[in-house]
Amino acid sequence: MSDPAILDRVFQVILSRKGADTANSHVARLFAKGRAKIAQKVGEEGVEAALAGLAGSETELVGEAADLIFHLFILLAERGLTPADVWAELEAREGLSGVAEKASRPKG
Ligand SMILES: N=c1c2ncn([C@@H]3O[C@H](COP(=O)(O)OP(=O)(O)OP(=O)(O)O)[C@@H](O)[C@H]3O)c2ncn1[C@@H]1O[C@H](COP(=O)(O)O)[C@@H](O)[C@H]1O
Repeated sequence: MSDPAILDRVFQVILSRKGADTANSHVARLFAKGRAKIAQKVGEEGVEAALAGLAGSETELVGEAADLIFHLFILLAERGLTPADVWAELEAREGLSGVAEKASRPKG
């Protein structure tokens, strides 16, 4: 089984790339291009992951899922957030059925 601590390590590398030399760093280049470009990348990777899930191989889906998580982490970092903020949100939702949550939404 792979080590989930890779998520923390990748995020720490992402943080270290803020303001770093863009010559050899994909992450530093994205930070330099700004939020709109990073958000665009997350959208593209999301679509690619969806398409891989629909019709790609298992290997393609795993690769696209990694691309999506990686670029989503860069977007969180750009906004001053961390994966821990997302984990806390998931914990807050733990045990709450998605069906029950949807039914509890105000009717609009
Ligand atoms: N996990 C990744 C990772 N996943 C994907 N990618 C890169 O993301 C890029 C996505 O390619 P695309 O063609 O979609 O995007 P693009 O080349 O920027 O082209 P445009 O969308 O701008 O047109 C590729 O260059 C991939 O290599 C990653 N680059 C880095 N990491 C991790 O981040 C660390 C730091 O990377 P650097 O900042 O590059 O040192 C690395 O050590 C890795 O651990």
